[in-house]
Amino acid sequence: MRITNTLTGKKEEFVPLQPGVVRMYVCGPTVYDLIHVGNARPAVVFDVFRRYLEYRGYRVIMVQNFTDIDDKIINKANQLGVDPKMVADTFIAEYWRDAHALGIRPANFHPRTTDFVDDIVEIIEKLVERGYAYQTKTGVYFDVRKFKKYGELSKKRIEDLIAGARVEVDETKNFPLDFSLWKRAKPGEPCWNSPWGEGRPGWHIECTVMSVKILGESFDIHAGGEDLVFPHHENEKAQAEALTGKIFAKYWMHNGMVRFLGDKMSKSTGNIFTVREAVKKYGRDGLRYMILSKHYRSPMDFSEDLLSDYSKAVRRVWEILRRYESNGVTGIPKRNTVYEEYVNRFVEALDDDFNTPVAVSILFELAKNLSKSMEEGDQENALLFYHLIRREFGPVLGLFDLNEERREVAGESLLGILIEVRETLRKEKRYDLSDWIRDRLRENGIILRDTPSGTEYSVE
Ligand SMILES: Nc1ncnc2c1ncn2[C@@H]1O[C@H](COP(=O)(O)OP(=O)(O)OP(=O)(O)O)[C@@H](O)[C@H]1O
Ligand SMILES: [Zn+2]
Repeated sequence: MRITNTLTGKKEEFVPLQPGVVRMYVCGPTVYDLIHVGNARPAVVFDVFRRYLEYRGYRVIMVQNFTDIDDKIINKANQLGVDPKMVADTFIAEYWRDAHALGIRPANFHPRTTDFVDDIVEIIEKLVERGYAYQTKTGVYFDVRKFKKYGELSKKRIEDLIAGARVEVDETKNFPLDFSLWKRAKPGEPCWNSPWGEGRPGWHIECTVMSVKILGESFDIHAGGEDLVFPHHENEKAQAEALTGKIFAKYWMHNGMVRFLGDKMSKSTGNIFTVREAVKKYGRDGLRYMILSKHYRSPMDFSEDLLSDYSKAVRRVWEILRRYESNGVTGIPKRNTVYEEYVNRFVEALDDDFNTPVAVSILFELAKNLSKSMEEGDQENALLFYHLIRREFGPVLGLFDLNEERREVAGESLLGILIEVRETLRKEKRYDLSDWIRDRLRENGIILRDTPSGTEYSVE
């Protein structure tokens, strides 16, 4: 399997540090707003990448953090007049709602920065002791000129970086590119104790600490959006390698940006289309199909029209699958040469720098073949194509996955049971309880309507 490693700029053979096991860290969201289609891209891409590694037989240990303390969270809390923790807790809960709706499997670990402050302080102390960091009135800074490989990941020379990049402004720093490890708190800001006074961690150190603590000093893959290469990942790498003297992450994978109305889709500029709206209007599979149809490293232009087209294409596949399910044969097909050929093509595509556009096109080709086999009454092939879509490749891509649907159906049948219980209660005139069920469901976005022919429901 080959993946493009941002560190070397080349497509490289993927060889994990420990045979059979892949340790992987993905930078997660700063939680002060709902996630948007841009944030959905790394979430979907690296979730599918992990599923594919598992399909290829690896055990994957995946970490995705939540940045739950940051200037943007503090600003939002001030705007709303609430505690920053309340903002973070709220948007972590909202993240789960959207991630679930989008069919993203949870990682093995979802650490939050504020749970790691003691570890962060301990590691900053070590960096200070070793001469890689220094203290000023405003906090503690990393001395980038001490770390000889600075710029290795983003392939930039220090001189060019100073000229071109957004750098943290602070007149107490020794050098413009030095970045903060610990920020002294201003009055009223949330803070923790440290040897350098009350304050909070800088953004970059949190990922270094959480990844090293959970995955070890060296691990296989560090991933995130391409907007993070500089400064975030360059800085994470500098801190970690200064600390341990070892290679931090062996492979760096970066997804291209989702653009909307010509610019990067981004919470801080407000140029966003939320995952919630996208899934509600166009369905989970439509959005997943749109994301997976582009190679993960290419930029992607988002528009509602485009998403609507992807959603329609997905619906056509569902129609074919439903047609098969209403009278097709169930069971497991023979693993014949056609089966093997499809598996080879699927694996070949994804082994080649995770080429999901080709993998997804195989799924659509299979749907077309399924439709044709049904028309021709070729049951053996129909079963084979159906099986490949729903049981073999669908679960890897998180599209048309039979098991996922079973879970959704379970939710639906539970709702049916609740409606029956409520009807019984109403017949017995126990309106307090029947109304309570209706109100609780409404709070969760499920609206019941009592009609002469029974109770119907709709989901908001
Ligand atoms: N437009 C985008 N396209 C693709 N990936 C993105 C996009 N915006 C953010 N990401 C990725 O989403 C993840 C979460 O990032 P983050 O919460 O910083 O998003 P953001 O919307 O850019 O927020 P902010 O505007 O506050 O920086 C990161 O891996 C980041 O690289
Ligand atoms: Zn990070």
